[in-house]
Amino acid sequence: MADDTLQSRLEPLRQRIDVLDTQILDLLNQRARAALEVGEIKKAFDAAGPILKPEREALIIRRLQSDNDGPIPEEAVAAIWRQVISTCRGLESVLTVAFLGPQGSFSEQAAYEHFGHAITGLRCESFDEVFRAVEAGQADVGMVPVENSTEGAVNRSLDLLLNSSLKVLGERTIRIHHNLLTLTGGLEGVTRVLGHSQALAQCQAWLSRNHPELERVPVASNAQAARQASEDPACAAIAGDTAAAAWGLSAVASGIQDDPQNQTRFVAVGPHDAGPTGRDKTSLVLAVPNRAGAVYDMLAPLSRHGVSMTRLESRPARTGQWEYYFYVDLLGHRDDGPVAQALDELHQQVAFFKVLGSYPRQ
Ligand SMILES: O=C(O)C(=O)C[C@]1(C(=O)O)C=C[C@@H](O)C=C1
Repeated sequence: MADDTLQSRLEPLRQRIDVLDTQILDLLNQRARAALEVGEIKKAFDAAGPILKPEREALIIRRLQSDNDGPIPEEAVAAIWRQVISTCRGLESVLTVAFLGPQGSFSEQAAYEHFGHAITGLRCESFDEVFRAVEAGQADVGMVPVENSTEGAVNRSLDLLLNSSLKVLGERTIRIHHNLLTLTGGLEGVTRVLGHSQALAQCQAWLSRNHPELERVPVASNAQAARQASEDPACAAIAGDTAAAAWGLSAVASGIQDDPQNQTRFVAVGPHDAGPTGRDKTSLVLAVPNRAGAVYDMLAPLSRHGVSMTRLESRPARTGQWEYYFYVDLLGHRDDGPVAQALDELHQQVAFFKVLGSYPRQ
């Protein structure tokens, strides 16, 4: 086909895209105005109540994904609407999200993926500080890792969940891709490698095989490791792509995690959990008396009511008696009939019972 024929076909298509974009913008502004009105009504109803409604956000995205005829992929529908909702929510009131680490941490990535870009990030130096910031009202919600596919539970987060009044209101799993980073992209003069202890553990086989000479130094976060490596040429850092970009580091090697499928699951915590959506999870902590068959008995109400368990984790109760807390994730909302009945029975038979929250499944 001649060039000018191609050109003549392009022009009307681009004009059509321009018209559609104008319509989309107009519709987005109509949506934003409606959200602002919803915000006013919510504030009139309960001035101190939350603007964030995790169940409503999840339902909007799921409905659009199921109505979607393509060619836009489902994942992209979710990503686009997360930003649209985030923008509308931000007009109502900007959500402050606390998370661990200087710029470029995986927690930051999880926070933005979950709540969209129209948030204010509150950077914290520890998971304890994340919880404290939300409890004190300095942040609306916090984002903390709870489990990694290679390393298992993030124990400090589990302990904080046990002792805090905050509720789990959402979950977000992200791929964890670690790089070995330095200022120069080489290892000349580098004697130490810094990283969060979980990251060092997730890359230990690779480090032992390729760079056993580097002293491994755990620091508070990977993003902090990246910051230190950007200041000290004797240090390398283990961190992700966002941290590399944020601190101007180059990769000596990429994808150095021992498990290429390495993933971390984060939870969002806040003063309120989420309402039911029909596709939810509930997280709880239980303790049972230290006797034979107690764990088996503990789980019996779940199977009696047909409730599926997706996770069971134990943590020592630190009584010196070989007693444990059990962290259980199950499918369903605490207000769903079968879950409510199972929880009622569980509550009556265990020594300790705490619902951490119900929230939409990712
Ligand atoms: O429906 C609401 O409560 C809104 O505030 C609107 C909206 C949205 O943009 O759709 C925004 C924030 C909430 O978390 C849920 C939904």
